[in-house]
Amino acid sequence: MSSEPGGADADDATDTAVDTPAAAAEGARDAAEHPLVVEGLHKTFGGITAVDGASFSVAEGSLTGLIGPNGAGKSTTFNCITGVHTPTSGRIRFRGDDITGMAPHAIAQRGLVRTFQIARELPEMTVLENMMLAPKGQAGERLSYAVVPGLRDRVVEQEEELLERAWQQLEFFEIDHLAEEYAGTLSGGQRKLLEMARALMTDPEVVLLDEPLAGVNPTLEEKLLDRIHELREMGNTFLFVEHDMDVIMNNCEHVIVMHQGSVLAEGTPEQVTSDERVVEAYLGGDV
Ligand SMILES: Nc1ncnc2c1ncn2[C@@H]1O[C@H](COP(=O)(O)OP(=O)(O)OP(=O)(O)O)[C@@H](O)[C@H]1O
Repeated sequence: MSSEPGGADADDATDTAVDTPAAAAEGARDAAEHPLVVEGLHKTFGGITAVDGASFSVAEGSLTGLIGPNGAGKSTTFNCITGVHTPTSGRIRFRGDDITGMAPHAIAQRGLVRTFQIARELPEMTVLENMMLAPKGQAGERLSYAVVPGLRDRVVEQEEELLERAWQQLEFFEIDHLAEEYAGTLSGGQRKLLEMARALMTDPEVVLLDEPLAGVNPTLEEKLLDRIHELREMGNTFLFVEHDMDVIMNNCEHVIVMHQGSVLAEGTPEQVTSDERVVEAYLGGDV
């Protein structure tokens, strides 16, 4: 699927309008309980409507599944949330702030990230180098050593902190022994672990996972799911697209079902899989 080259600048996003102190208090409570809220999201590509009024929210500390038949609009929704696409209309709120149309890096800096597949050129770099590429906004990227006293020390300090964090993440995902290997030589499952480890370099609050288990063998799948549950216990929130219904049933407490660009049903895994509309949407398939 092709992507637009990034959303609008952060400054272009509209501020959340709050009419009364009571509304502000309500909004703050909602934002605390549901860090991510999608309201009436639409996205069209020429004559094609990919997302058609999708609305849902993701509860704090949850592992929420986003499912739906092929072409339901899941990836486009992810791309709108993370700023890869600018929505045609609708609102996306993160922690109560309107982030609609913000650039991907601005959204990531706020603590909302998605895992990215290792791009074509990155297999030529080592696992550790891939990890070090992830964080943005370091001192050395914006300023010159010559004009700012002490900047070199600050940059060195930041690099050391990043390196330490990179090793911590590699150890957490049990791929530290692969640090010096080229990313291109990793197995599909190891690559998925690296993608997760890399996404977590920026210490995000909410992580969007797009089929994190695709092509992963059962042993690594278990390891990856264990890590996701551990991170969740430490306070992270996850929204994940997954085609494997067993994974959804066994791991998510809340499931959102998309169909033809909007939300068809949501609830516990048991509720959605026994919903006739959901079964019909999958054409009587194996939900
Ligand atoms: N860049 C694009 N240009 C044109 N049409 C697009 C684009 N991206 C998505 N679409 C169309 O929008 C619809 C929704 O696609 P999307 O990839 O979001 O669905 P999905 O639920 O993620 O599907 P899958 O499970 O197969 O990955 C599809 O009809 C798709 O062909």
